[in-house]
Amino acid sequence: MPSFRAGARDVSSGLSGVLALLHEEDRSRVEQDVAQTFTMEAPYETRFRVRWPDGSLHYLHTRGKLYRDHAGNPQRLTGVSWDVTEKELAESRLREKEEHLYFLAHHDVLTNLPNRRLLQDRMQHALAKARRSGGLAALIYFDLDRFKTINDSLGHAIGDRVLKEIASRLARQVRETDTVARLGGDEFVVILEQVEEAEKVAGVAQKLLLELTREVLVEGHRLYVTASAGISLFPTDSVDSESLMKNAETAMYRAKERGKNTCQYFTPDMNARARELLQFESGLRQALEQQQLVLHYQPQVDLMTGDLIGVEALVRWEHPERGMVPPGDFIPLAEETGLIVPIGEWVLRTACAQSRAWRQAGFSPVRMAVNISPRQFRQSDLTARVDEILRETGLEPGALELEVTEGMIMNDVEAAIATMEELGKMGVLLAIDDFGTGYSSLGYLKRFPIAGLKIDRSFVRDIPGDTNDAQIAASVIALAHNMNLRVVAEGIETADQLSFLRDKGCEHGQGYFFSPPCTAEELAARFLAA
Ligand SMILES: Nc1nc2c(ncn2[C@@H]2O[C@@H]3COP(=O)(O)O[C@H]4[C@@H](O)[C@H](n5cnc6c(=O)[nH]c(N)nc65)O[C@@H]4COP(=O)(O)O[C@H]3[C@H]2O)c(=O)[nH]1
Repeated sequence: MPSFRAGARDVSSGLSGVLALLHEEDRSRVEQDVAQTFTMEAPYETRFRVRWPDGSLHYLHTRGKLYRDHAGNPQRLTGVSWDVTEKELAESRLREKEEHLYFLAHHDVLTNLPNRRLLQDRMQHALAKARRSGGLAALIYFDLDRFKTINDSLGHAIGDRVLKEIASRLARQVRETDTVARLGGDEFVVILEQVEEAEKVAGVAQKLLLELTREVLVEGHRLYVTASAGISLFPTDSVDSESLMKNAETAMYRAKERGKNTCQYFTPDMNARARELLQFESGLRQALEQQQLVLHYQPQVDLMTGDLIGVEALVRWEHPERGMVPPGDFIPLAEETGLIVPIGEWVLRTACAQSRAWRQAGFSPVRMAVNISPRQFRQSDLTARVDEILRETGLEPGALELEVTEGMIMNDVEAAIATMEELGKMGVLLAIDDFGTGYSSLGYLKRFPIAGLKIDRSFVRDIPGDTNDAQIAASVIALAHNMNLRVVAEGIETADQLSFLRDKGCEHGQGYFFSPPCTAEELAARFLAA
């Protein structure tokens, strides 16, 4: 561990020894840091690179202090340096992995364009900006016409080359502030920010359509591609990103019906969905009172032994006319309207009571996982409510695992950590759901008092065939293990997926391969051991 201590007179020579080895890029910063010690009373602390005489590069962390005599003249500058090379390299490897993982998770591998996930984020930003400025924003949804013919007749490799060309043509034609994303397949979306007049959007769409129709030359084939485009406008057609996308897609289908290679604005009569939604909302209010909500439970198993280690509670709505409504169809609406708070509380109480009932019936205890929604997570009395429900139902806190998503945490990291710490102190377990889809910095992950991560179903679906997803799943497992977190893979449907995950050391999983979510009675009969 190199160190230097120097008297006032040989300060310059002691320092110059170190300075002689300093990496050029760090020199002026270090000199400034040291010089500041002479002008300010505070000790200095700095980190820099040096090249040892044997040519190796090292990182030093130095802390130093200036001593003055009674008259205030500098007397001694002492400093101690630590070699922090290992730590620095480990941190930079982690940062690189983090950036690589982020890129993979937010871009389409074929075209390098933002994928659906990043598109959603960009849309939120564009809408927030338009909201603040009172301006317009537009979404153009493109779908290539008869693209399947190219794929089927010339093969996927050529199809891919065409998609890449289309992607770069679209990206070249829009402003830097606009976004071009690939939704997958032959669908692309363009977000136009700072739109001056609604009428001008069709002009942009036409220009893009024209650009796409230019001949594409691939391996000697002269190909002609056309597309259909649907336009929806913020705030004219809708104020939320999800319905803007739906509207643009609806308009795109109308453009296809009208004969392809054309664009179409969304109009309200295109769907009667709005009216339907209102009815749905009042129905959902009644659902709680009239006990139309039920919980299904999906087994979580140990991938090595096949043993049941937990269950995830998933809510369903037994609608009097529509039959069983999946949560994806009503949870977003419940979240928007605030109904999620009483619904979430009902779910938690019912799941805890069920878990306790199984124990009382003599079944071996298994962990109960319950989803917490963003709005629930932000409730200031969440911990108190959880505590009350645990007391009421008599379930021990360590038997309950709350699943939160990355997005919920990253919204306000400090507040989220405080809430998670309170829950952790009570003994409740926490897991991050849908991991990989959000923006968790892996650095932050260390600060979260969590027990495990769940790899999102979207990364499991195409493994082991999709190398991109396989790489993401493997990296998430390795990183989680580095941080002593256990991993649950979601959506395992095939033996190939299972063996890939098992090979990578993933300890737990759930999915149709083991069982779909089932009723409490079915679960007890099929999985619980007395
Ligand atoms: N394709 C496929 N799907 C599989 C497989 N295995 C499980 N699934 C489905 O994946 C979803 C897993 O739940 P999630 O990621 O927490 O995603 C949940 C969760 O975000 C939300 N949700 C469900 N119940 C609740 C709840 O009580 N409260 C809150 N806040 N959200 C809930 O709704 C989402 C969807 O729930 P479900 O429709 O029940 O869908 C469930 C489950 O049925 C598989 O092998 N293949």
